[in-house]
Amino acid sequence: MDVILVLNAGSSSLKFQIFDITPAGPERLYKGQIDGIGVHPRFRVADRDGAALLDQSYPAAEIPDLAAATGRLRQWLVEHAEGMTLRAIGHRVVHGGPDYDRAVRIDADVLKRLERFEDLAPLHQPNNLAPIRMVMAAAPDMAQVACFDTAFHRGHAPVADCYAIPAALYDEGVRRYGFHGLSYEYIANRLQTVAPDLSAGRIIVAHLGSGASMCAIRGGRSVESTMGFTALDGLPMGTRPGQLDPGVVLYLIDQKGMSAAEVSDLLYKQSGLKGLSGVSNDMRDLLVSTDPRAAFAIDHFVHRCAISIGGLTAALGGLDALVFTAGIGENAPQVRTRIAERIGWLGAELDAAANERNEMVISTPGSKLRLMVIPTDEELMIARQTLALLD
Ligand SMILES: Nc1ncnc2c1ncn2[C@@H]1O[C@H](COP(=O)(O)OP(=O)(O)O)[C@@H](O)[C@H]1O
Ligand SMILES: CC(=O)OP(=O)(O)O
Ligand SMILES: [Mg+2]
Repeated sequence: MDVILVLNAGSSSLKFQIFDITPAGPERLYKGQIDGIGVHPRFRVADRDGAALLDQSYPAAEIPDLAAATGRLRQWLVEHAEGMTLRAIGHRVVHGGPDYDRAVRIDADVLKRLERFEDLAPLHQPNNLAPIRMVMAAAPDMAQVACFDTAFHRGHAPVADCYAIPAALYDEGVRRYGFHGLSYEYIANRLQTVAPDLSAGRIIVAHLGSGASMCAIRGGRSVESTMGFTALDGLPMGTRPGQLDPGVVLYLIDQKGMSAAEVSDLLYKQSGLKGLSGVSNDMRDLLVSTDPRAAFAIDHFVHRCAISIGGLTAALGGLDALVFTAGIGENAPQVRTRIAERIGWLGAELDAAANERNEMVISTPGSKLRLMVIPTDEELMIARQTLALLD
């Protein structure tokens, strides 16, 4: 059987899927993830029907980082490769820079270009590129495709794409790229099937996971994102602060004498829910914690989400639907309730029972704003883009 392997390294998880290549497109055979990396790692794999093949938890020290997770996954793949002929590997690559507005077949030159963005996405890009390099060395003829978080946003208008800093910096690539684009493109496509009446509508998709952002979509295209040059901007995240006055960075350097590496560590690994709560970067831990700092971190997260929805609504000139997705968005009704309460002024009316059950539509029939939950599938998006580039 000819298959495509898809790898998606996020900031707290390594996800993968294996797809059968059929005339109708990629069809899922296996879906799995190692999540809670470094906190409470759990390795799960399900077959095409969703039946669990593996569900194992590990002590944090056993899978402390993405590299360790990649090693575990590799071992599982080697043990389960029988009967499958690997035709291609599709990789999530978080940063495509200004060059790529779509997926690309990887060769040595492409890899070199993508390495230039490692410093701009230190939680992701090195983990995205490491398996590419590994496969290139072991099987140089294997087709590998890079699918970008940034590509879906490349059509932003120049006014949305720039910072108000000297224009020469824009020309050298200092732009508001936006991320989570594979997720947003999947949701935009999915909406055509499950809510065709919204296809021309004004939609905010809230991708709330370990990394979190929101995207304003009009007519199926991204027009704004809360993320920018790097995946630090916008909403507070597991370990990243989200929007931050750059004066804070200057203060850390000038007044506290911190080096660039120390500031980077603070912004990428010690901030966000983790930094604010001192409890955990994982929303699940905060929701069950009795520590008031955990509750405060959630309050802040909800507050910033509400403000971003206001800003993106202005960018869209109104709002027809808000779609929740990713780890928190799909699984935390409490957080959705809190956000929905904050946007009552936009006409949002939550159906509490539907919300509790994680149903697809979680607003009341009379709600002016439609509230939805749609599980994302970045790996399917990657598989489609990969298949499209095979001979
Ligand atoms: N049942 C749940 N309730 C609340 N939060 C959850 C739940 N399941 C997952 N999450 C949150 O989702 C996050 C992971 O989201 P995910 O989209 O998989 O992240 P990433 O791809 O960035 O690694 C976890 O850190 C956790 O905070
Ligand atoms: C870009 C980003 O933050 O991705 P993730 O949410 O998977 O960490
Ligand atoms: Mg993710």
